[in-house]
Amino acid sequence: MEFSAVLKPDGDGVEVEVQLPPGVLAAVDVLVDVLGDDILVVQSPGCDQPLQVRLPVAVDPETGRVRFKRATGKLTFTAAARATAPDPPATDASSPAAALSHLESTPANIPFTTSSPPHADSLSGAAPCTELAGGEAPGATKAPGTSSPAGTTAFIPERPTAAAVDVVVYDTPITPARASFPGFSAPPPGSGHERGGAPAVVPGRCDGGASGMGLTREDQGPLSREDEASASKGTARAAEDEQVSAPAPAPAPAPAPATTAAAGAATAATGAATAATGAATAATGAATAATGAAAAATGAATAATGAATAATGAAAAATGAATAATGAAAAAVYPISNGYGDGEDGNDAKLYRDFYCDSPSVMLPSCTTTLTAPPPQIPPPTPPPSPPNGWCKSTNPGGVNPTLVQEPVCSRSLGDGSDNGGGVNAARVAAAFEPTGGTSSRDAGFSFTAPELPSPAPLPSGLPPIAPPIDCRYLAVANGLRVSAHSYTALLAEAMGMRQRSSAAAERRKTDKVNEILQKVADTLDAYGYAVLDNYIADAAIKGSRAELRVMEPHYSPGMIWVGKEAETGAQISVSSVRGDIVLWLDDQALNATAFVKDGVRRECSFLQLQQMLADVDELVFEGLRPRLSYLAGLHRRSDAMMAVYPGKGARFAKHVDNTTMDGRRLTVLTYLNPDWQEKQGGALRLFPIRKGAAPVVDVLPVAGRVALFLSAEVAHEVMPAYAPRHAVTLWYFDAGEHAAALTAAKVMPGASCKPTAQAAATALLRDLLADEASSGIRATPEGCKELGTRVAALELGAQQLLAAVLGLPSATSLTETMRNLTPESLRMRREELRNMGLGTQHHAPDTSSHV
Ligand SMILES: O=C(O)CCC(=O)C(=O)O
Ligand SMILES: [Fe+2]
Repeated sequence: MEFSAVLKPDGDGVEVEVQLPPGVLAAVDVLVDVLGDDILVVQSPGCDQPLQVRLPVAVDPETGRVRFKRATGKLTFTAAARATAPDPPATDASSPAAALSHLESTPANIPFTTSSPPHADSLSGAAPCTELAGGEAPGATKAPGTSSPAGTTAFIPERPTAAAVDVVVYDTPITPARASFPGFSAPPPGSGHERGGAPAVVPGRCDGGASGMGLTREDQGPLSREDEASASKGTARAAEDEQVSAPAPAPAPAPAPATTAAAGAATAATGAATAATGAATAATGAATAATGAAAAATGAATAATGAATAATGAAAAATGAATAATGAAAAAVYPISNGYGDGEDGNDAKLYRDFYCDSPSVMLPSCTTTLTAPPPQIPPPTPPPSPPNGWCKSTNPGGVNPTLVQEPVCSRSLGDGSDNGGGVNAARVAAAFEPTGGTSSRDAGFSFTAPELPSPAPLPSGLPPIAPPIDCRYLAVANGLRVSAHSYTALLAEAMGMRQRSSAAAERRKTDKVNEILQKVADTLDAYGYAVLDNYIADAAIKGSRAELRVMEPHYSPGMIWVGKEAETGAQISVSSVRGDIVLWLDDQALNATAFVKDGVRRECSFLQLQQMLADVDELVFEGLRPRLSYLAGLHRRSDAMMAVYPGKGARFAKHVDNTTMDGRRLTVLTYLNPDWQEKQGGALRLFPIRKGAAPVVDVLPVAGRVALFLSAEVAHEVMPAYAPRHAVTLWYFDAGEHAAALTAAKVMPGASCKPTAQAAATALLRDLLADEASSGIRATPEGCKELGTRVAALELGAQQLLAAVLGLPSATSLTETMRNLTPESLRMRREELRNMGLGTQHHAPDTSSHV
């Protein structure tokens, strides 16, 4: 086996290509795991060549990615090389060296070939980075012992690196294809999973097979011709997959290879049987993940013992291990995670194909994107002066409008008025479960009056006008590792001696790097009022979440504009010209639901991937940012998660500020779920930062894995018209003090309830008020004003109270008074103000500005 290694510039990694022996590549699938920092396991489940590749200690899992080029039979992976000295050779049992020797001493001499790795020195040197496109440039230095296939790109290292490459590739015996990893199956709905637990698993494929992935063709993005060809191959293999992914009863003991000593085989079989028992136990006790886990762990451990006892038959040990893995899999275990924050379920086929196969998009996006400021086409609106009658106050000095305390307004139209954190409360969710109930849809995302902004700090000098996006792939990997560390497979691997803990130094480096990135995010948010994080969510998690959400599509309902004075009170209206998305609110109860019912139709659901993603975002905010920014020190909880889909066709969300009334929301966090998003599809989040010295308009495309953060009370923003379905998750994080004050204010309001009829009447009037005059709107003429006055006077009291609250008037009486005295000019002015606030009909040409 041969390989070559080249160091990439910018410390971006070492690229290693491993030349596999001919003939071993047939029907190979690749799964990858970075175990600790040290061992990269490349598995080919059910196929020919499971490999374990040991990485040097200093390798950063950030770039521990693997490509598998079927066509050429090359395995390429990239691992970061460090400029620092490597850890001293580890001598303890947990070191990679120990792991290596363990593997080397595996009985029966698993055949392996170790090519002479390029020595660290061979990759070091002070030569500047030089890209050698298509071969070697004059003066290129090439590491001795490496071979760079023609046409590849080679680099000369810029600086010394002691870690460099230290690769050993093991060739394990070819394991019968399906015997190794049968029985991957989806966990029974509602079986309960710890975080990082085990969703459905179907081994990822390099051949485009997406069967059993829960992804529609549409989700997989456009196929190249090559893709198409391989996709059809994938279809051909779907039948096999069916078998493979059928729920496994107790898996059959592994067939003992002829070469295996009987004792070893028997012991391995015992291990397998025990694993099977574990699996059965797990299956039976699937309702409690803990039981399953325990059983699986027992099975794994016993299998490990079995494997160890099978000292005379490596193949038997391998079989035992595989069978143990099967046992674990039957307990809803994914076999090997890819270390990219996910890779744990069967929805990853395309991810694997994209990232690890011979695809142009094979390299993870390396955050070369830059934020660009489109021409400032839309100047920040200048609030018009308040008219004498005070209708629709545009400023709100006290934050919470004092009138709210004096005057009853509608409580939420659904729910019980209790603290729901700005999201869905239990009653709403319960409604969503009822046959006739729709999913709750309430937007805490829009408020009617202009904010009284604190004067923001100017941008510190020396910073660019646009906050550079921060590549958070490392964090995604760290998240993934954390998850995989809890996986049954990891337990199994540990039991098998294949998983080693990172050295203390490696752990320290990991922590340092995580801290460094988090600090960068905090500094950026602090300086600009917003931050853009790239690759924070792994693609697999994105795709998995999308797949989980697909079943919920019938439960989405039009996004509402929350026009009350408080996030907790007020009215909602749906005006698609203002807000064209459909939304689904998910609280914890919903996220743990096993099925939703609507119109008598029951839909099974599971949100494991989504939960994981939300947990990762929570961790970013609560653990990464809160301790670093005094402004966020009081964050105590977040809203329920709002899934939003802009269906395309120009759907948008007009410019607005999320928290204009001190409702408690301090940080808005958006996670985008749109693989392969193109600039021409529009849908950018347009930010209007207000820091002096900062670009006044910034567009952020909603690309998959990207997380945008901004201060809820400071940064006006809009969603530009989207011309393809655009998926996002919005979370709002609340400041404890501000939130409590807002809730108290809302709760002390007398008679804070409102009949649906009143809400409907108020909404209808608002709609007419906002509608284009030329159509059904109320005309700004004396007659129009008179009509408006009459209509308002005729409204039921509740509707008047609601409108008064929405429009910033102290009472129903003052509303009717104001309306009676309305002049065409003041009507025009108010309407204009409403439009400036983002309400009303607006026509947008497709966006032509530049994007991230
Ligand atoms: O999806 C986005 O990018 C922004 C959505 C938004 O502004 C909101 O829901 O309040
Ligand atoms: Fe918003």
